[in-house]
Amino acid sequence: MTTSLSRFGQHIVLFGCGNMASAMLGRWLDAGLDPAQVTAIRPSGKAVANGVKVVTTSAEAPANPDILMIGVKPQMLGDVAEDIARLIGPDTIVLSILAGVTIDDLRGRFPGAAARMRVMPNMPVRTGKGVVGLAGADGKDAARKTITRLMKPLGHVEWIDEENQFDALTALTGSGPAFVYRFVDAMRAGGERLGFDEPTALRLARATLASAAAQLEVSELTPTELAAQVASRGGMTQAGLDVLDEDARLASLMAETLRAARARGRELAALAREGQD
Ligand SMILES: NC(=O)C1=CN([C@@H]2O[C@H](COP(=O)(O)OP(=O)(O)OC[C@H]3O[C@@H](n4cnc5c(N)ncnc54)[C@H](OP(=O)(O)O)[C@@H]3O)[C@@H](O)[C@H]2O)C=CC1
Ligand SMILES: O=C(O)[C@@H]1CCC=N1
Repeated sequence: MTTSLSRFGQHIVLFGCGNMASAMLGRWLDAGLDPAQVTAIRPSGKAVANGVKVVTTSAEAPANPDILMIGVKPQMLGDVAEDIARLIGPDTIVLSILAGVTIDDLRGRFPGAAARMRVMPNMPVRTGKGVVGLAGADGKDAARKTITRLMKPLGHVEWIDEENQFDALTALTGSGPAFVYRFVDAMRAGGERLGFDEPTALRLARATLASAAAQLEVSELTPTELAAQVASRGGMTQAGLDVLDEDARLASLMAETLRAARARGRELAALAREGQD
């Protein structure tokens, strides 16, 4: 499937265009999407990208777009759902990037749409090497194909058949970059304790993460096997791994971290439902 969007030919309304939707849009434009095909609705009226029309209210946005992507916070959904519903026509595919909010919630709020899908991007999509999880499509193959094509330039795209795994996916891939950044920060702090100044420790920690990520991307080995290649028998790395692995403490910490993030998804869905009849 091509990753060029120069002939995409669908009109897109972004209902809410903050950090996440802007990152997706930035990459779509890099992939050739015509900015004249996009309208962003954001109350602040802040520009989003060259050539993309920004309006501050939904009344100024074109109705019945091919695609309407909701990019507000989940807690806001109840406040804006009526405005969104007014824009939706029978041909509109509704995409939601909202953490937690289910396809049933979307169906209840937007019964008039052609199809509804959950989309879970992560912030690195801006580089074209992000991760996007998808679920839904209401059994519409054409809609599924269109949205897969739109998401492809963002990075690794994965359809999740069991929607009940979507909050788990969100924890792993949507929130995941923040957990990795914390890990890098911890390496930076550890480096400082070993005597590096802060900028040097940060530079080395970042470069190490980037180098490991690059190898993970191309290698067929598992992370366990890659770690074993680094750790010479009786060497320095093994001494460090023994600390991380003792009582599986890093694995336990990560499992607990992901469980907490996933649990918050259900709470956000409940908050998004408030105010709904
Ligand atoms: N941040 C991330 O890494 C990820 C976030 N998400 C999801 O993306 C969504 C947005 O998160 P994020 O981009 O971080 O948040 P931001 O706060 O950056 O963006 C929220 C957007 O909603 C807009 N908004 C607020 N009120 C209204 C309104 N009444 N009408 C229209 N637009 C409105 C804001 O407008 P204005 O710009 O004018 O303030 C802003 O553009 C969330 O639902 C989150 O779950 C999903 C995956 C990853
Ligand atoms: O923190 C959040 O709720 C969103 C979902 C995944 C990343 N950011």
